Amino acid sequence: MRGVGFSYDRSRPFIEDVSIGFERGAVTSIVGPNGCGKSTLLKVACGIVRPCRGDVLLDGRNVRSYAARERARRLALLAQGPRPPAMTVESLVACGRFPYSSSQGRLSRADRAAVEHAMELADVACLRSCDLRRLSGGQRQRAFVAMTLAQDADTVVLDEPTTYLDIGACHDVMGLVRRLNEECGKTVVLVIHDLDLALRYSDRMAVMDAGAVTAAGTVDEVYASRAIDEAFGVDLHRCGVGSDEVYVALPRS
Ligand SMILES: Nc1ncnc2c1ncn2[C@@H]1O[C@H](COP(=O)(O)OP(=O)(O)OP(=O)(O)O)[C@@H](O)[C@H]1O
Repeated sequence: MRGVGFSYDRSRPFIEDVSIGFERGAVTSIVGPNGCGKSTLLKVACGIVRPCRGDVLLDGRNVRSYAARERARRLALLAQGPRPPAMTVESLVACGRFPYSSSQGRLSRADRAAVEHAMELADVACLRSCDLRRLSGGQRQRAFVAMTLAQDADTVVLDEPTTYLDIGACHDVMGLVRRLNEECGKTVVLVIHDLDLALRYSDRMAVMDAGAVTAAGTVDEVYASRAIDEAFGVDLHRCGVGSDEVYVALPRS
């Protein structure tokens, strides 16, 4: 994104002059207070909405210049809190294969294998025949993650993928994000509220505040910049060493 501006209401820009690159092959978390524009930034970055100024490039080309199917083969977006449709988990996950499907919409053998693989990765194979509307919030969230994985795009964009999940399931999803990155070579960009999860599982971070990106870089660079403390009005502490490190945000004294 280069010099990007976006406005919901023409009279005042909401995002102003944002320039940020999401590094290929990295897991990047975007954090920031409620309403600061994280989901909006993702929508602009994925070409869902048109910026009023600046450029958004995907693989060197304007993200909105791709045909929908072509873009969906490069970029998979799991939006925030999608409403569950009346279908089974397996049918939902199969929707992830839409960018590859024939005009009759039939699934090929490769499509079926991708659906199966995605359900296993997200641990929803045992729920395949369940109606989405009857699942818990966490089970449903995992089903939507599986649909996004079935899309098999190089870049996966997740807007709050750990919403509704208990802490064990949060670690499972973030562990899955790391495996997708390390074993499948996916570039992952996600918005997340839990600072410890963000700092623990990401390579890079971006901090947003009031429609602007106030810091971006490696986890260590962003932690050292104190931009997270400023954005949330907290004192962020890193305790422990190595894999026992934990990040704790305390109220400012
Ligand atoms: N479709 C829309 N039309 C008008 N305003 C919108 C629309 N979507 C979002 N907004 C406004 O834009 C601002 C930023 O919203 P956004 O969802 O990007 O924030 P966020 O940082 O993702 O918030 P949260 O952490 O609460 O999910 C909010 O004030 C919101 O009300």
